[in-house]
Amino acid sequence: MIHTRGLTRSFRAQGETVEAVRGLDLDIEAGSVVAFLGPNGAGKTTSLRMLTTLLPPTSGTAAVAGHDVVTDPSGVRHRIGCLGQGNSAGSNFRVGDELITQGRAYGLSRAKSRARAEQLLTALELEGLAKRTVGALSGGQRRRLDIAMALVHEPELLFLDEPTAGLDPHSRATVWEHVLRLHRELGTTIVFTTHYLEEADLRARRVMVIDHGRVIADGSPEKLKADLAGDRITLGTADRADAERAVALARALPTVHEVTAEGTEVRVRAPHGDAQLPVLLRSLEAAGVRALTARLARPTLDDVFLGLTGRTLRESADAPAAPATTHEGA
Ligand SMILES: Nc1ncnc2c1ncn2[C@@H]1O[C@H](COP(=O)(O)OP(=O)(O)OP(=O)(O)O)[C@@H](O)[C@H]1O
Repeated sequence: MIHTRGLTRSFRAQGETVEAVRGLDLDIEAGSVVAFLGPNGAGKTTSLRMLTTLLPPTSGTAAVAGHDVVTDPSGVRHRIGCLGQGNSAGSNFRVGDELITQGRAYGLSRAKSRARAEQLLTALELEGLAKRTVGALSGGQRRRLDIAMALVHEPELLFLDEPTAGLDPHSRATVWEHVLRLHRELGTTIVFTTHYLEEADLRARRVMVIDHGRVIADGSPEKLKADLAGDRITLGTADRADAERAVALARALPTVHEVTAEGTEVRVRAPHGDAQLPVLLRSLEAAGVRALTARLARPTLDDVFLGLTGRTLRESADAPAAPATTHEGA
């Protein structure tokens, strides 16, 4: 569905060249749900803008839904839907009229535009709001209208740039419910950008971690976490001496790594921590070192990012704080 080779984009800004995207090689299959995850300025939006023909590449090639973004941009545009950051319908128009106008812009007949508008209002649970002006919608309703607008021409591929930015947890969940239903029922391929870790983790089947214009990791959230981060084991010991002995014992085990102690607490990182924890506890017991507490935590995509870059996504650059409600909100 998407194939790029060496896709690059640079900008000239204040006498300097900013390499926003550096040699992107992508192969995304039809029916995927893919997240571009990275901190502010990583190059996510620039990548999406090239794939959606809004921005010409500096070099490289990109074929989207079978059409070249440079030589056949209109072929691409007719097959994709696109939700940009903050773009929206005009605020003085009525919701239903906006959708009908959008259908007409895509060349649908008046009758077909009307029917499609009704269908989308129902699908995105906006039916009671058809006569309301766009400016009177809540943030979540407006985002759903944006999605409906992007779907008027029944695209096979939907690009969403920060689809839930600025929404409250409930609205974020509702937006995702609708997007993923489309994916399930129509097989629409979804490509979205986010800097919400939980959103990428929960919603995408494939996450491409982008940093400084390059893809630095690519895989399912589970695989990225298992391969690049590992589980975290935290042991509480009675005193510092026990903690130091526990550190030495943990370091002697073949599959654990990143063993550190802070006061009486010992932290260990290990793939398959659920299997490693009993091994570690037995080794401590055999040496007469008592663990008072033991905690196992699954890694997050932030641990993946930290492992790859030495920075956390949460702290990185000026990335906004992750929402307080994690799972419901993502
Ligand atoms: N029109 C432009 N002119 C100059 N520099 C630009 C332009 N657009 C983007 N950039 C720069 O390119 C880099 C990548 O920006 P981009 O918007 O793609 O990042 P992003 O990962 O989408 O970030 P965010 O999460 O903040 O949207 C940044 O350094 C940005 O300042």
